[in-house]
Amino acid sequence: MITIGLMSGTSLDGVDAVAVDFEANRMQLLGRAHAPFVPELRSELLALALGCENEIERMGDASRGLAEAYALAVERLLRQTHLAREDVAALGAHGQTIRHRPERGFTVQLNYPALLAELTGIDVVADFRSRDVAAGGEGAPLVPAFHAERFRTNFPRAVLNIGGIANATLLPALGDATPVSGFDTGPGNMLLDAWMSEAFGRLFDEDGRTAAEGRVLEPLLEAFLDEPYFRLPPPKSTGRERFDFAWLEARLLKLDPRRTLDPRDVAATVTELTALTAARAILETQPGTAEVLLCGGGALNPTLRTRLAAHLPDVRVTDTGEYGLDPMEVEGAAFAWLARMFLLRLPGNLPAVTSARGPRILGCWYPA
Ligand SMILES: Nc1ncnc2c1ncn2[C@@H]1O[C@H](COP(=O)(O)OP(=O)(O)OP(=O)(O)O)[C@@H](O)[C@H]1O
Ligand SMILES: CC(=O)N[C@H]1[C@@H]2OC[C@@H](O2)[C@@H](O)[C@@H]1O[C@H](C)C(=O)O
Repeated sequence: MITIGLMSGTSLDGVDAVAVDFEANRMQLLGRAHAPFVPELRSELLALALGCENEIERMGDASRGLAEAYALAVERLLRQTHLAREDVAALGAHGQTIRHRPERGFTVQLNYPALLAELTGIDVVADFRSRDVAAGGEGAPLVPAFHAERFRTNFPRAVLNIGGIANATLLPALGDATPVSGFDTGPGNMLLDAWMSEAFGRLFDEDGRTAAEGRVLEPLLEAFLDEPYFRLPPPKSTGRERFDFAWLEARLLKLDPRRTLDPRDVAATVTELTALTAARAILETQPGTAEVLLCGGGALNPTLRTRLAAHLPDVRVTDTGEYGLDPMEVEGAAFAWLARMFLLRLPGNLPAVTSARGPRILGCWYPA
């Protein structure tokens, strides 16, 4: 069975489409395509995520733009892989998270799966998170079940996805009865991206160059670490509701009301925060972790990788590419896998991760 996963994450950089063949002995990656969001769509999605005027009309318009970007990514992928649409059993379309409030019993992924089915002529599976939340779960992270299927081995490993938010999956050695666990460790690239935009007018810190020129400001780091989320025990998940630019600005203003800090030092400190909180979370939850596999855009940031390795001294730090899955393909492949799980009517969540009342079939089907 071939399915395509479509993931547009909290970074709002665009959508990744990943085609996976599950008939082969191991799941085989057939290709990846990307469609960036045009700046107007990006800023609308950001406004909706933060809360804005006239939300219903704007959600309607943004959902159309989103389905068009998803369809463009699918068309690119079909062309590139020479797949016919009849070859694809379904698209697993995550949608765009614009609000995540599991503590209040809801999570909202903006999407327009009916339009996507119409534009592509392929069945769509969407709305993967709400059933888990309805069953009392966090609705996130959902990728740990896929990580376990693909990366669990005979020694304890962790997979660390560093997107806008960072999430870790702890994989005990095969045969160990300890359940797989996973949770959001806190900010991934989200605060760094926000700072790069504010201070340098750039979308992100390419190759970690800006942070590499700065030094970590200890008082600022301490102020960051005071955030209660880092002390919460799992299960836990978070998003832009907590770690937005306002979060960063509040702490910066308190420490540096006259804005005298070198912006490169702030970039270095924000990078350090991501590395330190993720490394601590892994070591505290699974102390014997022997290897950490990085994925997501943060895996492409050498400064962040160096800081992570410094905080994980006895752990081998590498990325999923070493095991055959490009770091930028992992989330898309996970949603291809989740679509397949839906088609097979198998549960996609791990209750030990999300704290849902039980395993649940995730998603909703829109035939072409
Ligand atoms: N060459 C690079 N150097 C440094 N950072 C990079 C590089 N390439 C990508 N990134 C970072 O990765 C981010 C995108 O990561 P990714 O696509 O994994 O996020 P996402 O899927 O949107 O987020 P999430 O996993 O939270 O849903 C960019 O916003 C940027 O911060
Ligand atoms: C609510 C939501 O969209 N959460 C995302 C986000 O991006 C990373 C982290 O926060 C993770 O919890 C989740 O995505 C991944 C794909 C997941 O569900 O596993």
